[in-house]
Amino acid sequence: MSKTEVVVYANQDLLAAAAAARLVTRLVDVQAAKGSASLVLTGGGTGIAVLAELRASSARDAIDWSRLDIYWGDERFVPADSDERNEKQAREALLDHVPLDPKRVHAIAPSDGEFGDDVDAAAEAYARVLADNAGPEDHGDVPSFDIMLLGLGGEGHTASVFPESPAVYETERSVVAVRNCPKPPPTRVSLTLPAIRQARDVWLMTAGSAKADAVALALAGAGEVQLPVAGARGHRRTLWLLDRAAAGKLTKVYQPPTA
Ligand SMILES: O=C1O[C@H](COP(=O)(O)O)[C@@H](O)[C@H](O)[C@H]1O
Repeated sequence: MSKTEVVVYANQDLLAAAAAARLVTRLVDVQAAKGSASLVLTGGGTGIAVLAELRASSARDAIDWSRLDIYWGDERFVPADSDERNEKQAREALLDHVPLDPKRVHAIAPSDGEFGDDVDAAAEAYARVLADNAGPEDHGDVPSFDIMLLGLGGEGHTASVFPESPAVYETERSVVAVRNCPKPPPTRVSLTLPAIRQARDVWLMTAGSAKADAVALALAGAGEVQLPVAGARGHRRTLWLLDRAAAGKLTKVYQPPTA
């Protein structure tokens, strides 16, 4: 039975530092148990702040970086050197500063990569990457990621699955091309909700009052077509890591004392 838990921090800086500390602990535990671990990254302000905190942490070297697989939950379909690219931001914040095995960093193709501007081909190629890395124990074409980090938008998107968009109705494919996103850039590649739900642990991390309605609605059981983040859960655990402002419309959750 999957568990849902909510942890509220006093502000975004504490949230990012605490999430980075949790990542060290969980990845070390998974590597001790299984030999290697997999981590799915998110873009967005909080997701990248967590990676920067991990880079700054002296505990980061407890992770065996050479035995960690890195994936992305979504990517903006822009040139490789665009500052909007989630991969570029993640590399600058953390990945370029730790001894990862480059063969275990599974990036989504950029719009000037091997598939050119064919976003459908880029999505299909990433679905093949996932399938190639899924094992017999994974029950399908998606690895059972150990930890999937996700952010969310105030209108309820997660990864690049937007409310009422074709992606939110996808039940067969693990990865889709996304066009006409309400949030720029308009063209993206995203894991679908069924692929997200293959993760053992999903960590939904967000900060700021602009996210408070979406957080409260998702935790109240809103439908995933109108609010895709409501459909993001791990099959072992779903952990919401929030700052006080993002948790502002929740009742009955522990709120940290004011500093
Ligand atoms: O565009 C994106 O936005 C969301 C949330 O970003 P935030 O800055 O509002 O926290 C993110 O989860 C997603 O990966 C990204 O592509």
